[in-house]
Amino acid sequence: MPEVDRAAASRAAVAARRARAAVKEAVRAGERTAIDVAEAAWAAPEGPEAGMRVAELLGTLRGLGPKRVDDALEMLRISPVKRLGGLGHLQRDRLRSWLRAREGVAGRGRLVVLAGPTAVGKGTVAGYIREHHPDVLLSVSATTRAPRPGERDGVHYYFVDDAGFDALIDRGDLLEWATVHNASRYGTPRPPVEAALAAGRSVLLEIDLQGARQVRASMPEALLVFLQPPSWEELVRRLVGRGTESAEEQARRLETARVELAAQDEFDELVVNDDVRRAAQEVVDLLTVPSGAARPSGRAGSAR
Ligand SMILES: Nc1ncnc2c1ncn2[C@@H]1O[C@H](COP(=O)(O)OP(=O)(O)OP(=O)(O)O)[C@@H](O)[C@H]1O
Ligand SMILES: Nc1nc2c(ncn2[C@@H]2O[C@H](COP(=O)(O)O)[C@@H](O)[C@H]2O)c(=O)[nH]1
Repeated sequence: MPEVDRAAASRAAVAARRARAAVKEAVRAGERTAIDVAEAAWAAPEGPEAGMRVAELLGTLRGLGPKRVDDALEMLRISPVKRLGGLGHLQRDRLRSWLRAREGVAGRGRLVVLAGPTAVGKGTVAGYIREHHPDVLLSVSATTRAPRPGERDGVHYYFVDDAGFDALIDRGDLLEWATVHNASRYGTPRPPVEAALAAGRSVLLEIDLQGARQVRASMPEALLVFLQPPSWEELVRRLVGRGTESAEEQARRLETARVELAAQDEFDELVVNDDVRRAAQEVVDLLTVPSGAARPSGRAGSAR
C-alpha cells in the first residue's frame, strides 16, 4: 500500500475507534439504549455502530461484567469477536429480543428477582410494594412449609404438601424451585409470571439464592437485586425479634445467611434495607423503565 494510502487508512481507523467510543459512552450515560445502537448498526452498515463488537455493546450495560457478557454471548450463540454489522438474521433476532427484555420497553416492566439473607426484610419490602404498587405482580410462591400465624393461602404462599409440590414439578409448572434452609421446598409458579410478562407487566420474585441462580440461567434478562442488612447484628436482631422460628431454626437460617451474603457479588444491584419505604422505592425504580432512558440510576449501591 502506498505511504499516503496507509496514512489515510490509519486516520480513518482512529476516527472509527473514537466514534465507537462515543457510542459506548452515550449508552453508559443513558443517552442511547443498546437496542437503539444495534438497530442503527443494522440500518447503516457503514456507521460506527456496525463496527462495534457485540461484546463491547453488552459490556456497556449496567450490571454486566466480563463473565456475564461471556455467558450472554454463549446463550445468544454469538462469537465474542463478532461485530454488530456482521451478525446474521437469527443472531440479530436473538440479540434484539434479549436486549428488549433486559432494557425493557419504555414505560413497561421487567422481571426482577429480590433475594437476600433471612430476615433482612425481603417479605416486608415486597409486601410494601404489593400494597403501594398494585401494577407490579408480586409472584406468590408454593411452599411445603406450614403457615405462620396470620399467613393466608394464596396471598402469602400456596401451602401444599409434598405430593402437591412433586406434582407441580412434574407438570413443569415451576419456573424455579429449591429446598431452602435445608428444610422446606419453595417454588415459583410459572404460568402467572409468563402471562404477566407477556402482557408487559413488571414481575417481582422474592426468592432465595438458589432460585435466583436458576432464574438467571433460564431468563438471563432478569434483573437480580440483593437486599442487604445495615449490619450483621441488625440482621440477627430482626430474625430473633420476628420470633417466628425456634432457636434451632434461627441458627440454621443464620448459617444460610452467611453463604448468601458471600454471594452478593453475583447480583446486578444491591439495595440496603435500612428503611422499608426507601428500599421498596429503589426496587420499584428498578422494576420500571422510565420513558426515554435506558435504566434508572441514582441508587444507593451497585454490585459492579
Ligand atoms: N427496614 C427495616 N427496619 C427494621 N425492621 C425491619 C425492616 N425491614 C424488615 N424488618 C423486620 O425484620 C423482620 C424480618 O423481616 P421479613 O420477615 O420481611 O424478612 P425476610 O427477608 O422476608 O425473611 P425470610 O427470608 O426469613 O422469610 C420482621 O420482623 C420485619 O418487621
Ligand atoms: N427458591 C425459592 N425461594 C423462595 C421462594 N419463596 C420464598 N423463598 C425463600 O424462602 C426463604 C424462607 O422463606 P420463609 O417465608 O419461610 O421465611 C426466603 O429466603 C424466601 O425468599 C420461591 O418460590 N423459590
